[in-house]
Amino acid sequence: MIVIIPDVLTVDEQSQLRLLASQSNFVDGKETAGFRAKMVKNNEQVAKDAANKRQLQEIVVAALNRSKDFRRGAIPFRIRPPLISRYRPGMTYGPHIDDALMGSATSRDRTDVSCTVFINDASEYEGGELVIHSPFGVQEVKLPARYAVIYPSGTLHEVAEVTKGERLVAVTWIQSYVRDERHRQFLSDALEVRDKLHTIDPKMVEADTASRLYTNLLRMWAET
Ligand SMILES: O=C(O)CCC(=O)C(=O)O
Ligand SMILES: [Fe+2]
Repeated sequence: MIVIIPDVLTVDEQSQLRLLASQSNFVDGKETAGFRAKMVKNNEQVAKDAANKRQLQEIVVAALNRSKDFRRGAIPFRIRPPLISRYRPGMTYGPHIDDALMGSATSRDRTDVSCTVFINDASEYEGGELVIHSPFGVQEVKLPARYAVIYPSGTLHEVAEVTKGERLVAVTWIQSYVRDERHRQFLSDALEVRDKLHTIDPKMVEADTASRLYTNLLRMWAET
């Protein structure tokens, strides 16, 4: 399930992120790439020890946590500290699979959902599409500023070369309460039905049935 989420960042958060990023030291993105991804990763990201890094990460995580669509799609248990990545002309991130486990040896998270938050606007660069190779074909994602996309971490994906301008994004990974993407889809469907029935008539008994379905499926599948 690939979910596009509009307006994850407020206008104010977006300008704060841009300002903080412009004051930050960027380094070669290979530093944080896994075994094979290193070979194809050619971008830059805010340095590990950059003074602004924590603040950038906090803004992105708070925005994601606030978004109802994000919570529905990802059912987040833990969100990894985001990377702030920049692609300038000639930069690209070739086809790769994100690492299954991320973090230090003493505290690793499983990555179930990958997420890109678009800090600047698609009109500010050429190229730079996030290309997701899903089982149903290839999907190219290039979104307006403040939008986000989430997709299953098990999918091969790449970032096409930026040929003009600059692409600025935050990238993060989520360990979901529900590890199986099909189960997350079923839960999202059940919620959609529950909400629709509730809107039609809050007293409708089928709204309770849909609610019971959602809640008990979540109880059955949730793991911590
Ligand atoms: O920049 C993006 O949209 C995704 C980058 C990516 O695939 C990664 O950092 O693992
Ligand atoms: Fe990736």
